[in-house]
Amino acid sequence: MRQILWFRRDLRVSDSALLAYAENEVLPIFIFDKNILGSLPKDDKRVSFIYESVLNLKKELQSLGLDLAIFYDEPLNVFKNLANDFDEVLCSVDFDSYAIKRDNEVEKIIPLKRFNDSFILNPNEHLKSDGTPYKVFTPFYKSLHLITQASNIEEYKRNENLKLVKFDYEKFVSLEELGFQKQELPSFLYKDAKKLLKEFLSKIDEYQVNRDFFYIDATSKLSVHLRFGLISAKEIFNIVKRSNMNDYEFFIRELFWREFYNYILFHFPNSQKENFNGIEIKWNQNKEDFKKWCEGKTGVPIIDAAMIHLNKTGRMHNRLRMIVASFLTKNLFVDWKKGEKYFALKLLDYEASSNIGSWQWAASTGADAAPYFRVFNPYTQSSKFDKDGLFIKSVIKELEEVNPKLFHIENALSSNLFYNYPKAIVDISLSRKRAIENFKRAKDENL
Ligand SMILES: Cc1cc2nc3c(=O)[nH]c(=O)nc-3n(C[C@H](O)[C@H](O)[C@H](O)COP(=O)(O)OP(=O)(O)OC[C@H]3O[C@@H](n4cnc5c(N)ncnc54)[C@H](O)[C@@H]3O)c2cc1C
Repeated sequence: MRQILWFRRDLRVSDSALLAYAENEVLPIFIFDKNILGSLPKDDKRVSFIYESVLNLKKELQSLGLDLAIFYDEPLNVFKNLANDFDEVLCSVDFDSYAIKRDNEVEKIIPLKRFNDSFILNPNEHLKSDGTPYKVFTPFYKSLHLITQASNIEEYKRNENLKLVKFDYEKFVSLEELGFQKQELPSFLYKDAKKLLKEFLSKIDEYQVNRDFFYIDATSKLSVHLRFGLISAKEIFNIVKRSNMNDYEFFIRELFWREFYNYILFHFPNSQKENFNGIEIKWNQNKEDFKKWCEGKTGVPIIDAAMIHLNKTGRMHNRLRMIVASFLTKNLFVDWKKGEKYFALKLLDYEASSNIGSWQWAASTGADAAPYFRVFNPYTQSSKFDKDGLFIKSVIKELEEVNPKLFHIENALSSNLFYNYPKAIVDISLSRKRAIENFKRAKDENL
């Protein structure tokens, strides 16, 4: 049996389905997919991160007596060339719409075995007693208590008897040859995922209390590592459970929000393009409003700081994501799909299922979404979670000397002659009212 082990978003050797199910002679490969890379800007930070991670994976495989062949091509071309010499391809299942289409086409060339390796749950399972999928998080989570309350979830064990197929493993493609410039990444991304988790464990007891304060480093920062499979969700679960910390329940629950959104997208693939709850909304089509939101020029300090920070670093704290998403969909009344697309372009941890699910949540159109009358007031949010303006000042240097109280009062900065800050592009109270009326009408029409 000669198998190709196609690493994609599972760039690790521990808890690896591919290394567990491989049987005998193997060719481990990674493909820099021309179809995906072609549409990304040259300075995409994620490509720098993936590139480094692939080189690390190669080293890890070499230390096990294996190796990694790296291709820069369209997957179909790669498999057309390899198909005659191999029996099958093993890979981890990917629920992205592009990935589903790509894998179906590859399957016409060579048998493809997919394993559930990127998520804890197989979304095909865990249905309600009537056989339909859950749509609300809490009952879904409760139904999983045998898993969530377990002290360990079994990990994949590596087959240690694999033989490496002879191949040109030395062929090297540089980041520049892929068409990208090396980007500086946030320092935590250079850390090993397990080290990052170890650091987080020392503060997991305060996670529930501190996780909303975006100037505190209180969360795990594991989403990017999880996205590209440098650590599996199962491994995180097991390490957390093995730790001697008391207060991990809330964190485990968050890990299962990732599972929930993957489950929702799997069962309701149309939610990628349509409002999950079926309501029809006549969104504001004003391009200028959306542009100002993207650029961080709305005149609302917390929104501007969050968006400028995203544009510069590819990162945004969860609470800030909720605030800017509420502002875009409720106050500016712009379609969540535009925000979702923009985040997809910018976020280092972009994950289609979590991003789509969370945007639909914020826009009150999704599964288990925020009620439509819940509209975050960005000024209240910044006074609550960034009282001293530490985050805002760290991003917008021109505001360093400003009395932080001014950040939390509508238009206080623009009406102050000392500061050259734009007036807010929207009135918070009026826009809130408009959103609630429009959502109510859309809901009534859908009844
Ligand atoms: C509008 C919006 C868009 C989002 N887009 C993404 C996205 O593209 N990719 C992404 O991974 N997360 C997304 N999230 C969820 C969340 O913001 C990030 O997972 C979190 O900020 C990552 O930081 P962390 O790893 O320190 O999280 P922690 O707080 O340490 O949580 C641990 C892990 O649990 C998972 N998790 C936590 N909260 C959520 C959540 N609300 N939904 C789904 N999973 C969660 C993540 O995998 C995270 O790494 C989005 C949230 C919002 C409101």
